[in-house]
Amino acid sequence: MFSEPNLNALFSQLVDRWQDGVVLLDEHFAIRYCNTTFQNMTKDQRLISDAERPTGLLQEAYVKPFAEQLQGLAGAIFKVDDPHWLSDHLIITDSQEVERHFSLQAIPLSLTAEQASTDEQLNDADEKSDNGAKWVAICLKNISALIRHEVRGNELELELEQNSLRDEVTGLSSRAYWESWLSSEFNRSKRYQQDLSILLIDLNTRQESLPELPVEAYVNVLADVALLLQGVLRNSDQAARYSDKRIVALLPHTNGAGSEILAARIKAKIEHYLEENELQEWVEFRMGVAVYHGIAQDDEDFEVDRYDDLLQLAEDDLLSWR
Ligand SMILES: Nc1nc2c(ncn2[C@@H]2O[C@H](COP(=O)(O)OP(=O)(O)OP(=O)(O)O)[C@@H](O)[C@H]2O)c(=O)[nH]1
Repeated sequence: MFSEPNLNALFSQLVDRWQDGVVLLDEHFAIRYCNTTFQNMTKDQRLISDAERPTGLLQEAYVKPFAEQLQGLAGAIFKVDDPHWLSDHLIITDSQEVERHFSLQAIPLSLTAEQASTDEQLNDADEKSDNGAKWVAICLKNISALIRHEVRGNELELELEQNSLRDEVTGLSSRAYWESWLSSEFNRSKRYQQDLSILLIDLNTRQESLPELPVEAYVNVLADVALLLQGVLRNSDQAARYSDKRIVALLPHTNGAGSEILAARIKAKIEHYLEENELQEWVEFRMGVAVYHGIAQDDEDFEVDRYDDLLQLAEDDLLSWR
């Protein structure tokens, strides 16, 4: 069967971003794979281990609203001959009455006999008999942080802040959206004891420069640096507008040595850009790096318990930048 890292890599290619949860369904809506993200959506809401994930039919394994919405989405994909991916918004209320919001993306997968025979991930006779069959991969992203609750009159309205997903100036993700990635990457890093780095870029206008850099010019600097950064980063890295004058990048599976190499490359590019455009007098550039090992290896690691501790480390590191 598929292994989780392989499947997550596949889906991150397909939907171009890391996801919190993954379910793979065949055309009978039987679960062919799911990761453990949905343990509290199983019918008995018990904690499950990696060894005993939900299996069988979707409707039998999961609570009704969750199963129905996934089945509706997968069914829509199976119905058409040449399906593209589909997306949906799912709201689940758990046993503690807490509402959680997910963005769903369903992607058709068809495994050809050729692919399957060269694919080491498919290794048992049952899977081989399914060669050529259509399956659907459903990826879920927890977007609860992006949902704003608004009371209008007596009605409780939920508004998905579409615009808050992306920053208009840089075209990068917004900080709120990025933090939902960081949160899930941090948990993954903790669970599997994998390295995770953060790189913070600060582009401040120099106070002493006269006249000051016009706002429009500064906005262009931010946009140019964002573009430049995206040209350097791997697809699996995620960059975002962190604040007015800061851009941040999340580097999964990247250790201290790797993040230093990358930081040096980005530094050279930004400095070259500022020099080429004669901007050094107006723009002061600094960088901060923070690394999490998933398991405490040094004193600094003991300070990191939550993902915002890691952000704090990156901010502290900015101060020591020369
Ligand atoms: N996350 C991340 N790490 C990088 C990137 N570029 C370099 N690194 C780190 O720096 C190390 C050395 O990078 P390279 O000299 O490009 O060698 P590489 O191992 O072929 O790097 P990749 O092709 O990006 O895997 C990598 O193993 C990473 O740890 C990047 O864009 N993103």
